[in-house]
Amino acid sequence: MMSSLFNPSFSSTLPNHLISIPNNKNRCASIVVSCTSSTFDPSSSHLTNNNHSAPSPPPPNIKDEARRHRAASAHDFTAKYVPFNAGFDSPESYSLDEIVYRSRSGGLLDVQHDMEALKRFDGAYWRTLFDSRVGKTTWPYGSGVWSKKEWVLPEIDPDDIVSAFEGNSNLFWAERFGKQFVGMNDLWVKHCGISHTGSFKDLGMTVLVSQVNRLRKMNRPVVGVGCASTGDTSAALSAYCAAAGIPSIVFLPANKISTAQLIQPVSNGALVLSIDSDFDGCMKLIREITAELPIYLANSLNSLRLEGQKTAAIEILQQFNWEVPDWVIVPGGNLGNIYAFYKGFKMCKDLGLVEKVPRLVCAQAANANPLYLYYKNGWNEFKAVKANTTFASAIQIGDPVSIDRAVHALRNSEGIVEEATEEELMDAMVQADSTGMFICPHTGVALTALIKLRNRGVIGGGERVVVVSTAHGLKFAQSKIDYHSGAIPGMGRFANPPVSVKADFGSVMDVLKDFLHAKSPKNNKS
Ligand SMILES: Cc1ncc(COP(=O)(O)O)c(C=O)c1O
Ligand SMILES: N[C@@H](CCOP(=O)(O)O)C(=O)O
Repeated sequence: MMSSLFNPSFSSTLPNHLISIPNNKNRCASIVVSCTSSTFDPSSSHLTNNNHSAPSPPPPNIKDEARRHRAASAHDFTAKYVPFNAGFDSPESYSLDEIVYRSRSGGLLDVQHDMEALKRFDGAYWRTLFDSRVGKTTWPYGSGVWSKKEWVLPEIDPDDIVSAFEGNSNLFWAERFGKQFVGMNDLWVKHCGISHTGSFKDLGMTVLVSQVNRLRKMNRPVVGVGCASTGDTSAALSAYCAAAGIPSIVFLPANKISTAQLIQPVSNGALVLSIDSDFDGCMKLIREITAELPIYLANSLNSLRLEGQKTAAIEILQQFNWEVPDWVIVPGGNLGNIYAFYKGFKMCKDLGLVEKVPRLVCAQAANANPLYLYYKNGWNEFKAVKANTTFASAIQIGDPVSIDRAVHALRNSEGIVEEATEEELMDAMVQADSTGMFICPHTGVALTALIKLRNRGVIGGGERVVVVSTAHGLKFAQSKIDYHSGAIPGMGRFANPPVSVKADFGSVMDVLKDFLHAKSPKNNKS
């Protein structure tokens, strides 16, 4: 495989620039000259040249390999921005190479794909194509997002993609939690947080930062990329920007995000502004700033993000061998993700990969529940709320930018909105952890919704349910420490604090005897 790049017959079939080594123009030039004029020594797979001091060229990397195959994957799929919910004949549209976040009327935008072009291939074709790319290192398809490139950013050059091979996350069969706590045997947790920066935001950020990379190469005025964040968007933004050498700026509500989240953009070299406000205040500021300065907006107001996030829905279908689950439960804050899931499922239905869309549930913390209140009120009048402190700190959002997207997703999927109190969400998280998971409080919110819907008989015991886990539990370790150590007033029903024991045999034996007695089958029914 390696020597093929230097094979003279291969090089004669490609323009010289296609065998360049990225980021090293000098070396690239010498290779091109050498390939056509020097002696090629196939046995050693490197060039024998006249300059003995020149280092031998590095072997081709996965991007070089991707360039070789580019002609074969050429297609004419396209996508553009249109006003959200505009329909296919909208007179208002924008190229994805334009820097635009809102429609002329100030509404949300959506990325609209050329569905007629995609429909030239049937559902079986797409299923087979997507399945063929899983688990490989082929650039860029080794990523769970870019394995669906034709449905994400069809026109981007693979060379411009900034990817950590995100996605392809574990769909975990929650056997014990299902059986013990909700009487179910077909319960699954989609671990989107077991990911490069520890949350589902990687799925959207690879798309957004790749497009910024392309814009900068086109000399568009993008000096940096910025976001407001409750901790996960900022982590993903700063990591992907750092990988591409693009400056990032993050606006964080002071003292409202976890230490593990804060240290991520700090480590990745972002400009971190700790602002004396809440998320909604930071969001307002970043929108004003990005309207004034050549800083590209990375929050999910920017519909590019949702193109990456929707691939988690497609992945779930793929992981079930293209069978549609009955329910998918997603914790919601700024409300981009619930729409991204809907869009992923809907595209699969419209393009013939599956026959229906699952019912969606959006779960909110009761302390930050504007969507829940809107739903309860029959979608009559939306009112932003002042979000109160919650252990699910990443969804402490009172004025979600994607409210219209969320309502569309829920109305078109027979959706439901639920809420979780602080005690409910923490208990659910701790119970899930006790069955071998290590989830974040936001996933606790989603599990609470499941528990409530099971108790009310809305979700049946035999139904297939997927709970979306949005961040890694390690980012929220302090909330678990507080719970288990009894530091949270009124909470701790399921606490399992460490036992302090004297360093002598008898004391240790006493503790172990009590433990073994409590765990013996006749004393322990669980
Ligand atoms: C861990 C986590 N879960 C859930 C959410 C909610 O996602 P969304 O804002 O798209 O509703 C966020 C961010 O808002 C998050 O960081
Ligand atoms: N939880 C988010 C809040 C911002 O959401 P976004 O999807 O609009 O970027 C975060 O981690 O910042």
